[in-house]
Amino acid sequence: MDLEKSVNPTSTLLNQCQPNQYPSQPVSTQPVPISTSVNPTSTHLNQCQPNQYPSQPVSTQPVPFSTNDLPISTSDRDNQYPSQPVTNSTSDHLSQYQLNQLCEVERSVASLRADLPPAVEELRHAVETFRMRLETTEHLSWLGFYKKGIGEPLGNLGNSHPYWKNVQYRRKAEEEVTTVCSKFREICDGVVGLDTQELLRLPSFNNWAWKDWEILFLLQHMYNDLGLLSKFGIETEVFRKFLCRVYHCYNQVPFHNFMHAFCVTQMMYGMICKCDLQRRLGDLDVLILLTSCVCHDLDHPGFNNIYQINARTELALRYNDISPLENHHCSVAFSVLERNECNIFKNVPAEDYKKVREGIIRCILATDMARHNEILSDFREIQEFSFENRAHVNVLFMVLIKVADISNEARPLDIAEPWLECLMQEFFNQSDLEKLEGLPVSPFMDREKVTKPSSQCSFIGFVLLPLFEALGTVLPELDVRHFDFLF
Ligand SMILES: Nc1nc2c(ncn2[C@@H]2O[C@H](COP(=O)(O)O)[C@@H](O)[C@H]2O)c(=O)[nH]1
Ligand SMILES: [Zn+2]
Repeated sequence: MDLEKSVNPTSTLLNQCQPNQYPSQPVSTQPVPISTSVNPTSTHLNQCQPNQYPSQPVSTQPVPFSTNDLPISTSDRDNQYPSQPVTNSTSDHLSQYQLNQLCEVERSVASLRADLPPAVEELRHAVETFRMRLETTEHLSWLGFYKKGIGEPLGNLGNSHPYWKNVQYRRKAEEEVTTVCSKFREICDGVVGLDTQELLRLPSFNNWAWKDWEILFLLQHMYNDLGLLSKFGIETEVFRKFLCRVYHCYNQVPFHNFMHAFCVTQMMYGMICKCDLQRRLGDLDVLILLTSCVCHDLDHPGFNNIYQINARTELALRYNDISPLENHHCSVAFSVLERNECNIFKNVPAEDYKKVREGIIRCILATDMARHNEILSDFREIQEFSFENRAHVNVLFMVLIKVADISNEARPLDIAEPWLECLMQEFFNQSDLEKLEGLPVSPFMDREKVTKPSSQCSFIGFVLLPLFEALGTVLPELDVRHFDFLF
């Protein structure tokens, strides 16, 4: 991220933090760097499709495999974003007589509209604005109106509950998972190309250029590259089944999807490599960190904890309003690992497994942003950090996964910007539903109130930078002032 770009410390947008989301006070008094991508007049906040990636990935990267091992045809790539269907022009369908009539009607409508009383004009404008906001049927489907039968619901609450209690968020269709996993199977014995191996260690890695089965392959590479499969007796087949199951358990939501989990893991992998964490922490800790990232948002429904609690969802009831989502992600992770065929830890000695489980739970639970201040303060309170001190390392783990989790803005703009679109889309989906249900609406999610600049000024200034700076004191290799290595 270019952290030195346009700074506007007098911005009035900086104080929009919400309780439970971002800290209410700036943790740092430094000037607030803002990415130059922010454009107050931007009208494209809503363009991200709910279950797809942005439509213009910039694929400038080399292909991932050595040339002997190119399983993906160019046509596959080209077909990902089909172009618009070509329709015939209106005049092909209408006779000249019909066209004349249509023009006549248009003219009379235009003249009628010119005479509209102001109140009616105002009403018309309101209707038009509302129509625009409704966007697409795809979007409407988010509000719980889409057809049933796409995957299993989270829990069976019965018909007596209002419809929103039964909202089935978008689980992946079985066929899609099968297709992606079999394509992964076709390439998984290959080797990741050297250029890609290098890129994979950098925050400038462009996730948008890769398909899901390639992403699975890249995840496999990271574990292999760190020697985790051989060091912990993880059978290749078990590992692949684990990855496919994880893929299956991420939902088709705009932001908290499988690609997000990959990006978080990739950022963690980059930090592990850059800071030589494998030597400083050990293999087991690296296994914990990487696996926590892979699993940290499993089965995320696309509606945050505030929603879960206010809507009294099954998750909130199950976890007594205490980090319901993070508890759920963690629980799903260990349910996946409970399946013998997916249990990548089955050859890990019991004593180490205990550490793995504790470590993963600690890391995943730390991603609840409501705990941001608590974790940051704990980290700052450490006087002289020591890798020998387990209490210190435990806090470091939480900070590391948090940094990886919120690090989109530390990536180049063409990668970060689409992520912001996705996040905003998820926020808007939630606030729309909250309005429908008569629940409190978080202003930072409200399409009527939030803008990209307001959101990012607060987030980068109050949340991201203070966290990155704190981590930089213990791992100077990551200090933002030395970020030139990144790009
Ligand atoms: N306004 C922004 N909020 C962001 C951004 N990146 C992350 N976030 C918020 O943090 C949490 C991260 O936790 P997760 O485990 O849920 O992924 C996320 O939900 C957002 O609320 C950002 O760039 N801008
Ligand atoms: Zn996350």
